Amino acid sequence: MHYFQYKNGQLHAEDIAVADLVYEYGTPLYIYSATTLKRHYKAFDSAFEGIDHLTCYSVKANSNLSFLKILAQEGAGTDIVSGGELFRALRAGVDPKKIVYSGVGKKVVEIQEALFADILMFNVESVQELERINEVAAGLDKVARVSLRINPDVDPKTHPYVSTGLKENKFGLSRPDALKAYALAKSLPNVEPIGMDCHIGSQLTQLSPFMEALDKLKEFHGQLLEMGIKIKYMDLGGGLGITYNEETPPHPEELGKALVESLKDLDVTLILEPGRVIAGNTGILVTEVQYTKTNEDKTFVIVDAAMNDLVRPSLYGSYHRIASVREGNGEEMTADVVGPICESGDFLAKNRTFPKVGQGDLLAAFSAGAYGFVMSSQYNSRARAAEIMVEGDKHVVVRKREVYNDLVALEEDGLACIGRLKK
Ligand SMILES: Cc1ncc(COP(=O)(O)O)c(C=O)c1O
Ligand SMILES: N[C@@H](CCCC[NH3+])C(=O)O
Repeated sequence: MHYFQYKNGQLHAEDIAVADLVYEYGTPLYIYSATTLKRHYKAFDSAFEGIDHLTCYSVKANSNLSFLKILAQEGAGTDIVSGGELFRALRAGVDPKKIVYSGVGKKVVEIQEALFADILMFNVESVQELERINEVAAGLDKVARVSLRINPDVDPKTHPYVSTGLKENKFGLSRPDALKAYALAKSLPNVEPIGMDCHIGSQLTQLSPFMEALDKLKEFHGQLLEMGIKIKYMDLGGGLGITYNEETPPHPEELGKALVESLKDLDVTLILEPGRVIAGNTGILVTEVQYTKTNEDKTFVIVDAAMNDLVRPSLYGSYHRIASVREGNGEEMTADVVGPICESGDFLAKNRTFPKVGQGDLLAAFSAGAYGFVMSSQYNSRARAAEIMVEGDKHVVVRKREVYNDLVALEEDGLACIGRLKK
């Protein structure tokens, strides 16, 4: 079931015509469907009903407060990777006891903030990080709950930039190093090892890498038991892919069934950190055609959304379905859809065939709910897009469009004078 559909020849977001939202709020415009978000969360979470589990939505996929608030109300926890994401999760009402904190570069202040919030646990990615967390916790007279992130050296068969569980990736600890780190954790007074963690990559379209990683974690779990370490949480990370084009990733139900079956004899709580599979298809990016032109035999559709708004095509060569907001009359065109930024890498689609459009027409890039707005920038001094959340025939602006003032606000003090550093 899709909540972005054509009705009477017009693309709708749930019950609202996309063109009507654009009339009110302009372009480029991110539009999200709240109904889709709730449905995706429930479909994912219920797939693991057969086992004690906690779904920790990965905030990085889409950190809009409205997303986090909806998911918190549905009972979700969150996977965070920065102090900023912790701040957002708490602001949106996420229960700190359902927050796990991943990432290779946690700073002292970020660790302090997470300890003050009393989050469920830190997913620790190095020995130095473990030592730092112990020290910071001691300074605050607290004991930090930790899990060590294991790099299982499993090929997730995805884009190399989003593969995280191969030994050449910066993430986690090799299994031999992780064993030593658990022994160290056990001896440190201000950390308590309560879990084990891994995350092998993103946009996984096959079940086998998940199962391979889980088998390695289970074996490792046995080794920990032999060392007298009994952990309560097994965090398998996120990574389940979605269909952008012709991919056929496993349905959450299929993943759930396989994981529940594999873990049924282990006394652990399973943690999952899904991002894309929940957020990806909740959103579209709508853009207006500014110009069309043909150079020699190549046609360009120049739109007002650019790589600063949706960087995935430029960064990974990713595919996003492009469609006209007004249903076509059968006439088609083949073109590159490009933005106004001064780089040839600034494109939303290459050599794509879609209903013929001209100046002033609207196009939508689909599957833009995850890693869309969150990866946007102000490159070329472009003010960032607004974000709208739709539910049925109602909507709300969940992030206002930036104006030029927003582009300079943080710099204006610097216009005053230059001075010496205060020692
Ligand atoms: C540690 C961690 N957990 C969860 C995720 C979420 O991944 P995805 O959006 O592919 O589900 C990521 C991103 O790959 C991650 O790095
Ligand atoms: N940003 C990536 C996903 C990265 C996942 C984070 N570890 C994407 O757009 O596909």
